[in-house]
Amino acid sequence: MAFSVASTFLSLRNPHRPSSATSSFAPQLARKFQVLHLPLRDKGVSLLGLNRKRSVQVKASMAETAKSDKNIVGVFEKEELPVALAKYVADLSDKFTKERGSFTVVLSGGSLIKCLGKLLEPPYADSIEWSKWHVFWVDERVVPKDHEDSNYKLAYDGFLSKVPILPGNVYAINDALSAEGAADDYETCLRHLVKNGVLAVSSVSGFPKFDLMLLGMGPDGHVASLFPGHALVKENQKWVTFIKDSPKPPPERITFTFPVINSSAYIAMVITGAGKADAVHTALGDSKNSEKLPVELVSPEGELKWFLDKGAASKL
Ligand SMILES: O=C(O)[C@H](O)[C@@H](O)[C@H](O)[C@H](O)COP(=O)(O)O
Repeated sequence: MAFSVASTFLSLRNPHRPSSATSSFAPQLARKFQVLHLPLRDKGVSLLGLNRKRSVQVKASMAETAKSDKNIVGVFEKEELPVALAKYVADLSDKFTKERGSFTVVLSGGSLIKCLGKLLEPPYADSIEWSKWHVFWVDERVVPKDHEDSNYKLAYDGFLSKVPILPGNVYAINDALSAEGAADDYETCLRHLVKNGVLAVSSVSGFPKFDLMLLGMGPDGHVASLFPGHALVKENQKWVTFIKDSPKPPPERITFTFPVINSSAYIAMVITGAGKADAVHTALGDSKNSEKLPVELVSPEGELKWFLDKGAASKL
């Protein structure tokens, strides 16, 4: 295989006790939207003490868009979001390792990695079946893996090096290749994993179906390396593509395409900071914009949940 597998062995860090997992959300937001609790047991939703009648309506069809289902798990204090996210990820890890014997998880860059920090602590550090995890990136900067801009390095230093995920199950890009070559190579890797049965395929779209994608969003509404107004947003054939003129540096990146993103079984949009408030408002508010932001095109076959902090939700 040409694709590159991160060759590191991973050990458990000395964990601290988790803080209590109470989520808080702005009351006005609670009234306006369905603020949802973790929905893994029945794939419907349970509501955090709000309007129960409306909660039935929120048992939304799997294909509903973010705008119409507004599946906001909570609007959290900064330190509380990682607690809720850890539970969400751990429950899904449990579900998929039991059901399929593996758990395919897609990471992005940015602050997401820090938000995963609670998974490094009890009870998760010891209870998660890390050896069943297969880790991918929704996008990656085309830089060496030890470069400060590398999403792999960010995840490795902050998360992957601290849990016993098998090195062969960590799918970094081949950083010896050009952007185009690395994208082709990554797609080849995914096709190989589909053949092996590690990676599922959507019976609806024919594209690979990851168990969980953990997505961040930029202040401009970009997700992965799919930027507003860029032609790549419309790519509908390739699984993985490349960009050489990213408006956010570094310019060369590879990225999953929307058909892959939207074939996911579960997507968690993890968005923090007041700088995202406008884009969050566009995506989840009542305004109607003519050209959709990339974040508004996230509409998975499966379940989409929003984890927001107070800053990100401040314009809702
Ligand atoms: O490759 C990138 O440029 C980043 O990975 C980017 O896509 C990031 O995921 C979002 O900008 C959210 O980042 P923050 O959560 O740090 O704001």
